[in-house]
Amino acid sequence: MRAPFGARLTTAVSLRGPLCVGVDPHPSLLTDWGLTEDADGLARFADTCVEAFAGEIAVIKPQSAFFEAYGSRGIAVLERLIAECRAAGSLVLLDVKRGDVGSTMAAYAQAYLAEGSPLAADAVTLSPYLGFGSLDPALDLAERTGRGVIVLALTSNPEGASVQRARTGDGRSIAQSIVDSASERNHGVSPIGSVGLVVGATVGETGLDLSKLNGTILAPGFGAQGAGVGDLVRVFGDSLRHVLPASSRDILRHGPDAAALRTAALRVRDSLTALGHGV
Ligand SMILES: O=C(O)c1cc(=O)[nH]c(=O)n1[C@@H]1O[C@H](COP(=O)(O)O)[C@@H](O)[C@H]1O
Repeated sequence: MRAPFGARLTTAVSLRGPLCVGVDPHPSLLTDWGLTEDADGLARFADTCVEAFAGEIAVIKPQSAFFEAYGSRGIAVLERLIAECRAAGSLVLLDVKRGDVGSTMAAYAQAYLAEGSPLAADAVTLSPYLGFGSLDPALDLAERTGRGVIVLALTSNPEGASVQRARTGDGRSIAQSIVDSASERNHGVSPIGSVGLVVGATVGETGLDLSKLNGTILAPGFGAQGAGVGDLVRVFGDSLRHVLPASSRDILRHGPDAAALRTAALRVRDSLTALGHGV
């Protein structure tokens, strides 16, 4: 039985630093890397990412849509990427942003979090906007298999605010209600719980009380979407030590040379380590 995701993440960040590298094979990146825009190009892109990041970077986050776009051959590339990154010692956070009615959510949970499933990762991204409770089948299965979930709270895109900062009947923002539900799940777990949240590095003043979360805060928007180290400090303040910044294009643009990609990722990682934080 593997250790819980929260414990494994804490170890990974202490060994390899607080960075999540996104593997987002945009068609334009395949072209920039001199690859064909098909499943063969995708496979070569994935192999280069494994060579560059696997075992070096704490968390690797493949974005599923860019693989799904190539159908079954793309999914096969994703399966192999997940397996190879995990075998090399990196944690894999599969970015699928799933959220569905509870009975269907159970099927998604089986696909991404069950022991032996071909697409099982160490953690997945989930959307709670069908109600946080609809995610229970995934949270329960993740707990049973030592895996994790990262739930969207305040996303990095400007459109998210109209829903996520809206107020619930009791006056809290919807995002705060997500934070509070995640905090309940993580309560009392050491070193941290296995339910993380997404709070974009681009969101400015969060208006959130994250002090009871006891879980990781994935911060995409760092890099290509404009947020830098200064934004992390401003946005997260005292919660910074729980923040795991995520960057995709700003690192991937250094390809196709695997050594150049690794150097770029480690440079970003070191700038984050210098902030003195880590889950
Ligand atoms: O869940 C995510 O990963 C995510 C949440 C969010 O609020 N914003 C966000 O950009 N992401 C993902 O993070 C990655 C950001 O990519 P870059 O902008 O290239 O660094 C993409 O795969 C997005 O889908």
